[in-house]
Amino acid sequence: MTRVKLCGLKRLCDIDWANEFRPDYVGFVFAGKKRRVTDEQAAALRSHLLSDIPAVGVFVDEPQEHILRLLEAGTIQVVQLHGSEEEAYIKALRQQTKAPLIKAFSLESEADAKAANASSVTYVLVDHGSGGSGQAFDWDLLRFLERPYFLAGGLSPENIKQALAYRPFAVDVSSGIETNGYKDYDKIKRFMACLRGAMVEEEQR
Ligand SMILES: O=C(O)c1ccccc1NCC(=O)[C@H](O)[C@H](O)COP(=O)(O)O
Repeated sequence: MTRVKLCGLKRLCDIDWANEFRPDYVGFVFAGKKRRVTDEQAAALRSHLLSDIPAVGVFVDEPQEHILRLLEAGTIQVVQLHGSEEEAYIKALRQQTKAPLIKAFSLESEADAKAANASSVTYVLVDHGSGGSGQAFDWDLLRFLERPYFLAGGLSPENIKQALAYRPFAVDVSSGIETNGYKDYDKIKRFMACLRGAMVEEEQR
């Protein structure tokens, strides 16, 4: 069964909606401007979130001490590296935590897929160039991936069925469930309904 991550949650009502629709992961973004949360905001969101939904911290070239502090505090349970973190960075982080590590790769060529295949992280996430842009990439490149992956970038109720046909480990959505920069209850509801409907169809194939 394909997992789902709702990313970029930043208000308590976003967490209420996550608790209602029960995704497999939620994402708190500690980067950029649009969706960035402070450590204090993220801690408050985590304490409002159902205990069995892991919170993924999304970081861009972040000092590791900060990531480790958030893990130790229980604010996040999974780490998503969305910058230009190299293998040495990943290995150093791995030595300090057993938390699952996700590394985002911008998939623009077969060479990018090869780099993703070689990464030592727990999961790779494949996305359009910059995170949270709402843009999809050429999914034909997914055929070069040889490991479970999170599929991100421009997912929406309209294309989620087509996305599932590629059998990703998980799908990751942010922009497609927003209106004017904020998460939208009706869009989350529709996305989850389309996803779960398409999953049933996919399993029956
Ligand atoms: O969401 C951000 O603002 C962000 C900033 C910097 C790095 C990553 C960021 N987001 C990552 C995600 O939200 C997801 O992993 C994914 O890229 C969702 O993309 P989309 O559905 O296209 O918004």
